[in-house]
Amino acid sequence: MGSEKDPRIIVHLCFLTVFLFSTFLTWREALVLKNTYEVNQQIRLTTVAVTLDRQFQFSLDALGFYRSMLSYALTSPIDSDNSRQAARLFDQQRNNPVWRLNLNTQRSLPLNGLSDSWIKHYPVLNRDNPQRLRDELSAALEFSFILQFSDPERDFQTRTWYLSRGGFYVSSTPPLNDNDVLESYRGMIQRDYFTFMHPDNNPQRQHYWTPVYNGLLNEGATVTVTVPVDSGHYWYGVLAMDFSREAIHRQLQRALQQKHQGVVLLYDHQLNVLASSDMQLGISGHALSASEKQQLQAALQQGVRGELRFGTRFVTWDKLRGFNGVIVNIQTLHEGLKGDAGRIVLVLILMWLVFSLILLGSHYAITRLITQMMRLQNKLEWRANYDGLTRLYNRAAFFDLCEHSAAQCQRSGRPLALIQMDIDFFKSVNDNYGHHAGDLALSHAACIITQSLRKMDIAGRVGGEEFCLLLPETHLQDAVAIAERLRQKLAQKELLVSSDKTLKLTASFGVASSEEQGDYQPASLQSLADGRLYKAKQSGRNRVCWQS
Ligand SMILES: Nc1nc2c(ncn2[C@@H]2O[C@H](COP(=O)(O)OP(=O)(O)OP(=O)(O)O)[C@@H](O)[C@H]2O)c(=O)[nH]1
Repeated sequence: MGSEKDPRIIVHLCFLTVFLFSTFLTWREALVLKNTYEVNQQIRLTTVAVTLDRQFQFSLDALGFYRSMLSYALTSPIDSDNSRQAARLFDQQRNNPVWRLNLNTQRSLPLNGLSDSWIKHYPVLNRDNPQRLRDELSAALEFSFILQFSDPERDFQTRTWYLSRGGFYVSSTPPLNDNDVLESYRGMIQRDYFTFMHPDNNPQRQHYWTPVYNGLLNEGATVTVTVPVDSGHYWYGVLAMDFSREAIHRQLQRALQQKHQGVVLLYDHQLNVLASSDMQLGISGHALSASEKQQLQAALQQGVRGELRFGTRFVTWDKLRGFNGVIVNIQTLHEGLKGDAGRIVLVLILMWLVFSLILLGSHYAITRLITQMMRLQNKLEWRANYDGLTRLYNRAAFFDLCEHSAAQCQRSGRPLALIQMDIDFFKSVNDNYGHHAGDLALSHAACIITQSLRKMDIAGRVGGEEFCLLLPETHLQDAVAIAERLRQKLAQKELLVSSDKTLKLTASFGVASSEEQGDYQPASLQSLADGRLYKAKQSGRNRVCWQS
């Protein structure tokens, strides 16, 4: 009859705790793996970046060497037969629209130039100082002598060239014809890699990397690095190196010897693709969208390497030092999961799923078992307290509850009444209509009692055909009136005991109250009421008796 806590709540809590704990552990483990994966990705990319960087650095070192060599030759010109011959040849040809200067005595590359009248159209070009021009021609020929040793098969750079403001240039890949000379020179002096080298634009005399552009004479995607050549505070021209996309791509593939996941791309500083491990994807530009590039650009301002997340794609990036660009690795979730860390995460999630399913199954089985046990317990409890036939309290439960209620009335000084009721000639009901009819009669009487009760009243079956009602806060006369109403209700109603038989029941009542003797004991009141019931029986039954 007590209201204990549902034991299933504890079970739910225990299972929830285990589930949350296992989820937390799995999540922690996955987090550690994720961090390991990210660090590994970064390390791998840095390795590629360092390899590629080294190649660019070799070229930049060579460029630095050529620049020093040219500056030195310009500062300390050699007055040799060769230089005199070069000056003579130049003077002979300088008015030709296109000229080429090549000394037979020297295994050098040709100087390719344009006429005096042509260069007059470009204020940045200058042939005004004859001595300076002679010294520069001599230095350029010396440079060309060294330049002829460059090997396009072996070198990373595809071409090295010197572009003079004196209206000529020399290149490791000499022009094929006069038109080439004109087109190349005119194109080169208009490019930013040349104009930026003007002391006004580049007072620090730094080197400059172009973004990817389409090389002159349909040479395809190229990047160029240039340095100014100065001597005696005079800007002579620029020294440059071209790198073709194919050459950079080859180097990237070499650097990627290690098995890599995802796409690795080399971007210039404007985030144009220079090379890609997947040329199809990389060059078509689908690797990163415009907004993703914006995010990458913002990240590049913050540091030299890092990582980004674009939806389900994980991106690591590393700025190159020898080249003004960034190397990027883009990995999809699918590719990530195919890696070592990804596979472990999958196994981990699978284990967590299996564990959770087992947990769910166990939870279901245990709660089911507890529910069944609770049902059984409730049944037993009910049986221990109630009468199965009338569904009223049995004798023991009735008196237990009465004790409690009587004590309350006594404490509050309110009256307590008790009605003892016994069905008249019940034996004859059994005898005449059978036990089943007797049972029906008992249920019928119990039903009438239940309908007449207030919430605080207690009714019980205390004997075979005997009922007892405890009425708290009720005066004797009120209890008598209640008993009278019960008597009349029972006597009026006909009970159908079989398809063709009905019977009318009557009952006798004995009523007692605490007001009479100031005794609140339910047993005493019942004994008093029982005596009055006996009196009612004696005096003809079907009546209520409240006096001894
Ligand atoms: N059908 C049925 N009969 C019961 C049950 N419990 C007790 N009885 C019967 O009730 C009858 C009680 O009879 P008695 O005590 O002689 O009294 P009575 O016939 O009602 O006569 P008065 O009380 O003097 O009016 C007995 O025959 C019991 O067998 C029950 O649960 N079901």
